[in-house]
Amino acid sequence: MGDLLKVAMPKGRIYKQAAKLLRSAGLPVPEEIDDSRKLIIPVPEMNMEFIMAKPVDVPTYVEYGVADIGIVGKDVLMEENRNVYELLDLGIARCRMSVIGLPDWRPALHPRVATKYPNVASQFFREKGQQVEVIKLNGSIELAPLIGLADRIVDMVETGQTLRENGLVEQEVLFEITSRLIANRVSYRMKNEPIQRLCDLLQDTVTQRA
Ligand SMILES: Nc1ncnc2c1ncn2[C@@H]1O[C@H](COP(=O)(O)OP(=O)(O)OP(=O)(O)O)[C@@H](O)[C@H]1O
Ligand SMILES: O=P(O)(O)OC[C@H]1O[C@H](OP(=O)(O)OP(=O)(O)O)[C@H](O)[C@@H]1O
Repeated sequence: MGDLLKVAMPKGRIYKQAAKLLRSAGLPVPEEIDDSRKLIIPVPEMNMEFIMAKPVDVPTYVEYGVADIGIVGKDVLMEENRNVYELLDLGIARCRMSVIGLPDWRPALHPRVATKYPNVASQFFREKGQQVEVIKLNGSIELAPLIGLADRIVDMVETGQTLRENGLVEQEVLFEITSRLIANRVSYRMKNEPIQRLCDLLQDTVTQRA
């Protein structure tokens, strides 16, 4: 038996798609994990241990080496800026990060932008040479322009339903987002064989799906 791989798995919307991808790559992810509240799940059939993490924390566990590899959205990777290897675009949990406002938006004298992604948003507007005050929120970001906290937001758009139901419009797409396979830098060297094997297997599956 080779090295055990500790895998930081994001709970929530990415998990379902990640489990499906691993299963279609032939890996026996047990069905009972899907509805479990257990946080550390041994998967001996795969010589892995899943660490069920809040998505935004996945790069932290991987940087510190308490997880060898992890699955995380590109949005979180860009915002958190952790020292990890990005190994593979998994092509799952596809959405985009956009600038959003009310349809009658006009440039404000002191523009304010609300977002879950203050680092990404600040860099974006800085590069455009636009001075904006960035306000960090943790959810229901679309509220901000509706109640006057900010005149625009930077947030995720998938189906567009949230925008439609709240009368908001997308002004500009910053990035297309998918989930990525990441690795701890030391683990990538010390456990290279199993990590590379998994990476190749997933790459084949992702290519076949495309
Ligand atoms: N419609 C979407 N809205 C937000 N994130 C999406 C969407 N579709 C895919 N994603 C991906 O899913 C990740 C967020 O997953 P999820 O909503 O489960 O976590 P979360 O935002 O931390 O939620 P919570 O705070 O409720 O735990 C994002 O990082 C992004 O990569
Ligand atoms: O284009 P759509 O398909 O409508 O998806 C986009 C919405 O989903 C996410 O919110 P989430 O469900 O994570 O809720 P929260 O961030 O407000 O907690 C995101 O912040 C948008 O509000």
